[in-house]
Amino acid sequence: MKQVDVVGAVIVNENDEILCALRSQEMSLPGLWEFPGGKIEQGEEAKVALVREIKEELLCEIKVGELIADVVHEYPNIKVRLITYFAKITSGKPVATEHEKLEWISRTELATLKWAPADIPTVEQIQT
Ligand SMILES: Nc1nc2c([nH]c(=O)n2[C@H]2C[C@H](O)[C@@H](COP(=O)(O)OP(=O)(O)OP(=O)(O)O)O2)c(=O)[nH]1
Repeated sequence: MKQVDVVGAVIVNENDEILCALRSQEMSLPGLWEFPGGKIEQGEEAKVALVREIKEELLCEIKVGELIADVVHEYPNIKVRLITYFAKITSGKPVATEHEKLEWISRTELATLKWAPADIPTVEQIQT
């Protein structure tokens, strides 16, 4: 099965809320929540890919922090390796250029969202 390497950002704000992104009807896994990010290019370092993806997708700059999870999830048609990191916004305000919407959610409420299956281990790591 085809495998893609994907990197996602758990962006935390000054109120300890986390930026969650809803996949749109035009994307795969429509209507599921995820951490913003995207595919790592050939030979690209994961953290570098994350900064690039967030700039493209949310039009803002982040500083990448600690690793949270590195898991492989097998969807029916694709295998996704999802690597997640904590991050903070260093400039700009996130704009949903591809997602249906973006929401800042408290750690305790994270589990109430319907997550992409690959994201569950990350959600479990960070919820309080
Ligand atoms: N960005 C991101 N992608 C995720 C997460 N969880 C998860 O299963 N994915 C999957 C969805 C996609 O198959 C792939 C990410 O690719 P992408 O962000 O470049 O998405 P895309 O919409 O261009 O991908 P696709 O529709 O062509 O599949 O990983 C997550 O938390 N963040």
